[in-house]
Amino acid sequence: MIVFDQVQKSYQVKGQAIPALQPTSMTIETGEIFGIVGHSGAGKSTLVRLINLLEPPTSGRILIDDENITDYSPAELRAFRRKVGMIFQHFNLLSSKTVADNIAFPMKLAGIYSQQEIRDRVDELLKRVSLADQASKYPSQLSGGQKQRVGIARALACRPTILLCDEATSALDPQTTQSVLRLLADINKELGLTIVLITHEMDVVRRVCDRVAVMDAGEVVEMGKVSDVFLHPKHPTTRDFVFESEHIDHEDMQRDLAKAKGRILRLTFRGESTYTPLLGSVARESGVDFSILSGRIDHIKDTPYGQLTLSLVGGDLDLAMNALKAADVHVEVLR
Ligand SMILES: Nc1ncnc2c1ncn2[C@@H]1O[C@H](COP(=O)(O)OP(=O)(O)OP(=O)(O)O)[C@@H](O)[C@H]1O
Repeated sequence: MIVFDQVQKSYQVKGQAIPALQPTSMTIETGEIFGIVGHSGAGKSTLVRLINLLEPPTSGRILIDDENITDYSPAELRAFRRKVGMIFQHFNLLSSKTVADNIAFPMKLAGIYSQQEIRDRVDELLKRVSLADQASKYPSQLSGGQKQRVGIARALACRPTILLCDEATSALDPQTTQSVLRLLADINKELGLTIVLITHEMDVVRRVCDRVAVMDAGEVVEMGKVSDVFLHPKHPTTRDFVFESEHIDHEDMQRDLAKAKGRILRLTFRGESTYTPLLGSVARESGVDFSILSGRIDHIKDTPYGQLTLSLVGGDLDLAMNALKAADVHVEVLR
């Protein structure tokens, strides 16, 4: 478990304090995939670099598994950092070393593993990231997705309990992003590893994260389960991220809604209710006529969800709304 207790960070530049993280308290649970989403300069990298103390906090405490890492001696800090793996947007591989040597590098650096242990671990990791046939290639001979797989294998070499991912898929095309995210999700499940994933794309959060913190100007402005934050965003920054990921133009949407007749509702279906044929029976029972203004069915991690924006005319609206709520549909009145 990672606990931030009133952690604040300012950088000193030419004698001036540049605030990067406002006092922040939060908990990242062991074994979860925790997303941190925010625009450029929001403070995401700062927050993640505090977790492995690449940056010391200006004030506040950081506890990992109940130990205050801000109190660690240099030797304790070195041992702790082996337990925290990191992957980067531009992979940061050593171009003069082969794939196998890149993966072996942190183990050699640690100086506590035998040659045999290193060889066995590298073989195991090469298989885990599906690169067993690329061991003697150099980074320049690999695709972006393959490079990131090497980055992941290298980050796992010393068997960390925490994996930090700094925009790990931002340089990859959508299909490669999907396969790297799937690999991270599998590793999380198999190894019970805690993953903290920084991104500026809500879609990445939707695909793999359990919980998310949304950052804006050095502040966590919204935090919660991805299903809650994604389907019912409260803060304007969160809403912008969700609209962007759904390719919704807010002004176009408002114009379309203005043209629609009657009441406008947004219905959110989660899990099994996504597939329940509900609207027809509610329309028949309540006498309300529906017209669909927009709709989407997708997944949040492994759970299906659907969102429909409807205009409703005539009939017994209260009866219709109650029937929808009774079927576990979240009903939001937009107008
Ligand atoms: N080493 C540093 N020295 C001075 N200021 C810094 C340093 N690192 C970051 N900052 C400042 O702190 C603020 C937060 O930066 P940070 O890199 O954490 O944001 P970010 O959300 O990760 O942005 P990006 O997505 O562009 O990396 C910014 O105003 C940035 O200019």
